[in-house]
Amino acid sequence: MAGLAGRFARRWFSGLLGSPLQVPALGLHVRGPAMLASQKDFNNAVSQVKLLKEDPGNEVKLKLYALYKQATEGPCNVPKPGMLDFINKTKWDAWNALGSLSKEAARQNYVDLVSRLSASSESPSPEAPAADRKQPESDSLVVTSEDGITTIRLNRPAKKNALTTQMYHDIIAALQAASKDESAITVLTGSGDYYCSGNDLTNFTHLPAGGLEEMARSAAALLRDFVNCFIDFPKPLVAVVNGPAVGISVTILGLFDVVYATDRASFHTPFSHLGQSPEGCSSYTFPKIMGSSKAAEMLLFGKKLTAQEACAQGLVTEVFPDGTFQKEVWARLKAYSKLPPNAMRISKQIIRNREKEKLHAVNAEESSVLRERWQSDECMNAIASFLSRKAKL
Ligand SMILES: CCCCC/C=C/C(=O)SCCNC(=O)CCNC(=O)[C@H](O)C(C)(C)COP(=O)(O)OP(=O)(O)OC[C@H]1O[C@@H](n2cnc3c(N)ncnc32)[C@H](O)[C@@H]1OP(=O)(O)O
Repeated sequence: MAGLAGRFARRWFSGLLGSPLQVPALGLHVRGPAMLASQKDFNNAVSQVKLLKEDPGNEVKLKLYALYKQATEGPCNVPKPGMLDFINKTKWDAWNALGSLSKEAARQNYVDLVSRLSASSESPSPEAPAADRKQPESDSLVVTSEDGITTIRLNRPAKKNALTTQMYHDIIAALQAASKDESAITVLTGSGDYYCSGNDLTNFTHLPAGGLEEMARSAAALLRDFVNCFIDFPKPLVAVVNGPAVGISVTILGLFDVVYATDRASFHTPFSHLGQSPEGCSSYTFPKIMGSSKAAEMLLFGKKLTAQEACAQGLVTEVFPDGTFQKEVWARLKAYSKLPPNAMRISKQIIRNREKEKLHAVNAEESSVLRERWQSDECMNAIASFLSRKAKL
């Protein structure tokens, strides 16, 4: 019976990667923000699925099927198959679960999912031990693994740990490696007196040959990839906020499982001051965490929160006196890292999985809006002011 069921399931799920996903050109009408995946990106992703070296598993194939249907036909509006039609009912359920997700967001999510699958099927070893870990390209990021904890440390204290383009790439690589290594917990922290002063504003001064438009396009793509890694990170992710935090280092905290902060920390998202708009899924996570009016005060008016305020509003898990911060936090993390790792992973999945599709859609939209913002006069003027030392937060 099990053999029959297995064959049945295999036949059906191989069908998922069959005809509907292999339609090469669908002649869809492309609408929505320019940043979302184009029809061409989508068609490429559809072709790429066929080239995957590893079977992604039935759950993922079902997700691909649902996103494909949503992207090409829109929300599910066909009658629900009968109870005994197991195969079509499961497919229908997966499609229907996407609700009113737009065709454009579904197309983007499909492209993102295929790109993650392609990347992971190309990675050399599923369980890369710490010693084999590819070290970051620059000293601005230090990655270590000890006592069941992988620590990713921002290490540019003279620049308040501002994030360069290379650091975004290195953090993505470090998270990908940490998701497969033997550690139970992953930590992000900073060196020196700051946790992180956000995006390095000089990133905007390195204009590529394609000019401002190309710079904004590639920054938006990098931002989306960066935030996707946090959305998908499978193990407990802890922020050890050792000092003030600004911009993107604050917004992504909504994607962490636990946030410990020194009482010297502050949390500042000055997007309007910079002519920019929220990222890191904060337009969704912050209102959920702290309520819409507190979130608006931070994200629209740039209100800076103290560590105690951030804790009262649910963004921070616990605040520690600066004098004992490191000792207390690391002792606690070492104890947590001894807990059964699979149980922690599975519990995280239960807590986070039902939100993932939504978070990917929010990330795509925020990146798309920022792509436009970065080309605006408001943003250019704010950055020019900072660089000419006229403005500081
Ligand atoms: C591709 C993905 C994009 C994602 C989108 C992300 C958006 C964001 O993160 S928005 C937030 C951007 N961050 C800022 O606007 C902060 C700018 N920095 C400041 O306002 C201040 O530096 C400070 C309040 C963070 C610290 O002030 P202070 O304690 O007085 O220290 P200094 O200003 O003297 O800083 C020392 C040194 O570091 C440089 N620096 C600090 N932060 C940044 C930064 N974000 N970008 C570039 N450079 C930064 C600062 O210029 C000083 O450099 P030197 O003068 O060469 O010593």
